[in-house]
Amino acid sequence: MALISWDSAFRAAFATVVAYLIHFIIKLFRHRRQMMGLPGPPYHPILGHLPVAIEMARSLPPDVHPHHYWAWLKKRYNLGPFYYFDAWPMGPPTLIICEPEVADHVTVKHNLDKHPMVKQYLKQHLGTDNMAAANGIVWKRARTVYNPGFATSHLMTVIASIVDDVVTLSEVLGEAADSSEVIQLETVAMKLSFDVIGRLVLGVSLGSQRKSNVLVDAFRRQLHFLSSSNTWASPLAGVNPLQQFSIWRNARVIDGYLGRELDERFAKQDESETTARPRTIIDVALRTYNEDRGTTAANMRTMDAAFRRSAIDQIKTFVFAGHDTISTTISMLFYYLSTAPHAVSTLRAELSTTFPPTTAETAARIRADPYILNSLPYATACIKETLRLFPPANTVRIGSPSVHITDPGTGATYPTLPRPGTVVWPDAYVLGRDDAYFPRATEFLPERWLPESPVAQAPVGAWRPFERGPRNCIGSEFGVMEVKVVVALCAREFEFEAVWPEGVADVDGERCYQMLFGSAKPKGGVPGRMKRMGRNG
Ligand code: HEM
Repeated sequence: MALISWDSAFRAAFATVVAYLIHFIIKLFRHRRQMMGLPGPPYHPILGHLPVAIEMARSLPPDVHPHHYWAWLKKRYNLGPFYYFDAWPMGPPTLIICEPEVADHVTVKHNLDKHPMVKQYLKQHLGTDNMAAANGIVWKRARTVYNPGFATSHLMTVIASIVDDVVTLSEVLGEAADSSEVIQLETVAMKLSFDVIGRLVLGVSLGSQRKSNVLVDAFRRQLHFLSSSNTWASPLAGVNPLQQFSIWRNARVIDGYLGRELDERFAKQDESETTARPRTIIDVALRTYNEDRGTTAANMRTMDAAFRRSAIDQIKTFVFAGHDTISTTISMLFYYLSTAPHAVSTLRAELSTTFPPTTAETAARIRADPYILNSLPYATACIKETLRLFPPANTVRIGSPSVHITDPGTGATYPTLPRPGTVVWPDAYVLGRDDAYFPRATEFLPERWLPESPVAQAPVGAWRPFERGPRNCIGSEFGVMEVKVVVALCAREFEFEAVWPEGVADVDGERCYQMLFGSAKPKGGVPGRMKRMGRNG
């Protein structure tokens, strides 16, 4: 009896495996047939782009950000304005766009939805309602609620407190310069950007540049799990129980901290405050809550749980999106300046004609008139140039059956959703390094952004580090302003010198290549020494 049962069980298991294999083979042939003939690298009728993927993996360091994959493929196979890459079943098929008008077609004209992979990647860290991954009405509502928190007039009121944090940064850099120790500039900048985002979002000083802070520490631990975890690059990382436990524990600390801040602010508010101008992103959230629910005595006593959950998710999203990208930009800006002496002297000349000589006086000047930050064309050009060469973030959309793209050269039309789940990836990195749009593309040449540029100006949509269209970065203005304050207070006093460990890998000669770490982070954290400069050169 037992033998018959085992035999039946074996037959059933065998039949299941065979059925699964047949299903897989049918799916594979259908998949390859639909992807075949689309623009891209050489396509194998059965393996698709898997052989190309192997060649690519052998040519690049293992930890590179996908930006490097897309740039490598374009160069290796001399690809056109867009191309498809299909390594299924290792990952979803991807449509990479490297032409400004085609990129605008999918983000500005059609505003394709965020790919579900974004939510998959971020939900454990930022919650399911997070604005960066949400679509449809959830996204629209969140964007409408929080947009006023990022209006210029509001941001200018936050500048004075940002200046305090950047003064602390200049002291930290001064100590590093005096000790001549090798620092990871990105880590130093990250602490600053946490403190600054704390001011904008919570209205408090997190003080992480000088001492440890429970929120910042939990966020930083959490970031380690965003390196390649939960991505198609390491699908098994998502099921590691120890990792899952750590993520859960960090999320509890972060949610607890932000929840307490929210509750405290909620408890302190009275009716007069609800109509006052919101001062922080938390205030913006509470004002919306009060407007929606009405400020009756009962509503003022307890906060609706769903609202509280969603507000915490958005606040986490702002802290996450608002510290990481900026610390990368600050550290890479100092790095690029260290490679371009002409840019340093022009920048310092601009700062010296705009501001008084000392850091303290400059800080006072910005506090008194934050709008002076709008009178720094060369500093702005340096920031734009840094973001062109090193865009720290990107958008990942999903194709739609009703949206097609047209090759501007041939007029041929192609689908954005040749197969279910196709990723649509307008690539700011590939665009930013294309000589056709940015002559002398690998050079750090801030002059290209000035009216008297020595090279042809790029078409508007070629520069898209904040993406474009209705879902562009909500914090772009704030981000640029923060970096400008850093430049104004630190770029005359300090210069950076990169110091690399022996035998460090590079991509196209660049040792600060982009690696995936939540966003695109510079490999090695930009290691080097700070040096003090005389104020006049
Ligand atoms: C140099 C600094 C920054 C860069 C390069 C950057 C870049 C980006 C990019 C490329 C996107 C994706 C847009 C899309 O998917 O179409 C994005 C979205 C977003 N960013 Fe930023 N960002 C920066 C700073 C900030 C700051 C300071 C904040 C908040 C304080 C922020 C909050 C967000 C949010 C909430 C989204 C999602 C917007 C939406 O889906 O509607 N970012 N950012």
